[in-house]
Amino acid sequence: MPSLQLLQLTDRGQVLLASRRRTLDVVSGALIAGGALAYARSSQSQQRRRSEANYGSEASELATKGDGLSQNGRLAATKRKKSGLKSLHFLTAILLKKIGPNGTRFLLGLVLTAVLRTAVGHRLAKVQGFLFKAAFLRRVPTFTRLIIENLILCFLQSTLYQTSKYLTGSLSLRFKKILTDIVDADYFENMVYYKMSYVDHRVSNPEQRIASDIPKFSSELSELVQDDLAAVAEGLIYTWRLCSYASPKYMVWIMAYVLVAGGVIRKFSPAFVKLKSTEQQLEGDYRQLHSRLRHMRRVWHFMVVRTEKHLILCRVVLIIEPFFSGNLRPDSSTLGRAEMLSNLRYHTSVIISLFQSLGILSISSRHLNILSGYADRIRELLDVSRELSGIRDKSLNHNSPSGNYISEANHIEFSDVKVVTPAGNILVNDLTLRVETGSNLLNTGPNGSGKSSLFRVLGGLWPLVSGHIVKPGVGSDLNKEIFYVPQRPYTAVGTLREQLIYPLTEDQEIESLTYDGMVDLLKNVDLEYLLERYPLDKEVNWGDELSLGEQQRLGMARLFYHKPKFAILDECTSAVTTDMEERFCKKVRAMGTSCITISHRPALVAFHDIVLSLDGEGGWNVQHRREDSSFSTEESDFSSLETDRKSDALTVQRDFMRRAKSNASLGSKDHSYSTEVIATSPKVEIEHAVRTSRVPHLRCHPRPLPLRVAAILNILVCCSPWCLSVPQ
Ligand SMILES: Nc1ncnc2c1ncn2[C@@H]1O[C@H](COP(=O)(O)OP(=O)(O)OP(=O)(O)O)[C@@H](O)[C@H]1O
Repeated sequence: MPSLQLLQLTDRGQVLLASRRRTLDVVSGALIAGGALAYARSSQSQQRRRSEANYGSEASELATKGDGLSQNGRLAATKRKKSGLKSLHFLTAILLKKIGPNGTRFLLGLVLTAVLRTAVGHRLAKVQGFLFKAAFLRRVPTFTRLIIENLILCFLQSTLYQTSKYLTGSLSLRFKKILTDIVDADYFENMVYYKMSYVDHRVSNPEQRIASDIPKFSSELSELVQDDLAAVAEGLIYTWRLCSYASPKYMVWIMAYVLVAGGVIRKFSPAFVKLKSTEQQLEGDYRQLHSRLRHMRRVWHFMVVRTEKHLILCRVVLIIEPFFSGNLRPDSSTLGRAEMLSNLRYHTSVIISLFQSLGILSISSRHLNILSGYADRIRELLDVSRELSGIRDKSLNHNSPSGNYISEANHIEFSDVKVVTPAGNILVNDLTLRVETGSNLLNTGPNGSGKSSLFRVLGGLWPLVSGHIVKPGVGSDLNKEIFYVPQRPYTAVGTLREQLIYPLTEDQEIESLTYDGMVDLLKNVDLEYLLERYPLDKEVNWGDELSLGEQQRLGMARLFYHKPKFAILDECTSAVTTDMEERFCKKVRAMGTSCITISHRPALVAFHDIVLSLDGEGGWNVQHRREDSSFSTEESDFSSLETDRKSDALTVQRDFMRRAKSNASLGSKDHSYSTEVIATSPKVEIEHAVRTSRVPHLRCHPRPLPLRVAAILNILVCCSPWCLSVPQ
């Protein structure tokens, strides 16, 4: 009986190999054909399961709609799969293009480690066969040498394994960086992140796709590359080895086994692609439902494992077959038996490695499908981001057939502008309004009437569906000319200095903010004590450590740093003291910034010369203050009272005007804001007076004793808690 391990070295082995070359060609052809057949079968069965799963939940609907619909479902599933593969192709093309020298090195490193691992694995199989033979023949020196070689090979194998893991991880990181950079470039451009989540609802959970889908796609792809490279290398070398000593019939059996076992496993496997995409969806939406899905997967996994256990028996039969069929039958000599033992060990390693590599290759299609699911979600995100980041450019097109566009000027002007929510509700109809530099606009109206939304359109967050807007700073950074101060300003984790220059970052600053500059900015809003409390380089989560009022003051301080032409103050002083509010308004005016204030406080009318009132149903009213402090009015259908909302809006507007008129009649054009606030405060002293009037006062002149006792009793009764709690 020949020694399999030395087959290629002996004359007989070489003759045997030459005679089997044709067989090798045939078997390679069979392998390729078998692989293609397995892939086609897997595609078909995946497709069938997908369409079944899609329609399983709608079984009752299906029953009524009949076969036509199920055919449509299959078509849709096929389309989805095709689009998934197209997306995968699209992303891999991008990755290959941008992989760079480092990525190429990682890829080449993976190829090299795959070849070396196979070579070392093969040598190890040989050595272990020889070990058995040496032990059987009791050749101690040979055995010792082989044990040492075995140890070295094991060490090499584990080093190569770790190296390939490291290279796979590095490649995955490279893929992740490339994809994240591409997605971020569009996602953070032109406020796409806002538009995608709040305006355009085509992409669900965009941030989950960036933070979770991209890393998973990158690691799955790099692992697939590594596994397949190793499987191809092992598959080739072990097929070649097997062909050198086994009959073609034997190879056909092995291929048949791989196909049948693969088919059985696939049949009992769940639809991983669908489960994966559902898992991603649920991860973003409902954690509770996701845990139920995991439970389902465990059940399926158990079934698959049980099936595989039965198939192992077939594997054992296949391994020992050549020893029964004649090629590897032992002769009765001691050497013959030792050869047999050695051959059995080696042959087992060859078969197991071959099975493993063929198995990995046969389930590659499943991995590809899972990858396609991720790729589809990432590509959708990329496409929508790209489209949305171009919206502003489109709206800047002066020749737009719809006639709505935004153009550059030194003032802000709305001409026939419609404000429409992403859900399609009209909030403001054909608004026409001009705010010159230096004048101040107060925007008021009931809750949800569209006060903030008007400025979402101005800022380009919501699309301009009709009309024309003129504003400063078109095409440049929005914050430079028109600065938005919200009710709850965003406070990034960082230093105090970073909070003051936000949204600029240190590398974007044109003029660096000095310590003295910081002191001045903070003094404007009475926050200079923060400089003592926090060292300059301390990174703080300001949102957690400051009160809402302090956060609002910090937001106001930013305004003095940026010095914009227009400041949109969206209820930004709601949590600060009235004194602070007054000083802030005065300082902003003194700085030469025009305020566009969104507020419910009628007292603020004193600081503005235009009042825009919205009713939330499309109606609007603009009042301009004249020289004599009276107001002239322009309006749409604001006063045609039909609904409670309009009446609510009119009440707010009348209140504003009443206070404006009373100020004018007092002749206090430049009156104190505090006086205004006190004038608008509820008259608590009246109630107090009513209550105290019930308590009789002691008179100064002495009265007769019985009368004094009666008076004291009266006081005691009236001051008792019971008496005080009786409603007036
Ligand atoms: N992303 C969105 N998708 C759909 N509708 C929205 C969206 N954002 C806001 N809306 C709706 O637009 C309407 C106007 O909202 P807006 O924030 O402009 O109100 P507001 O007048 O500023 O209210 P408040 O005084 O309460 O601040 C509301 O009814 C709101 O539900």
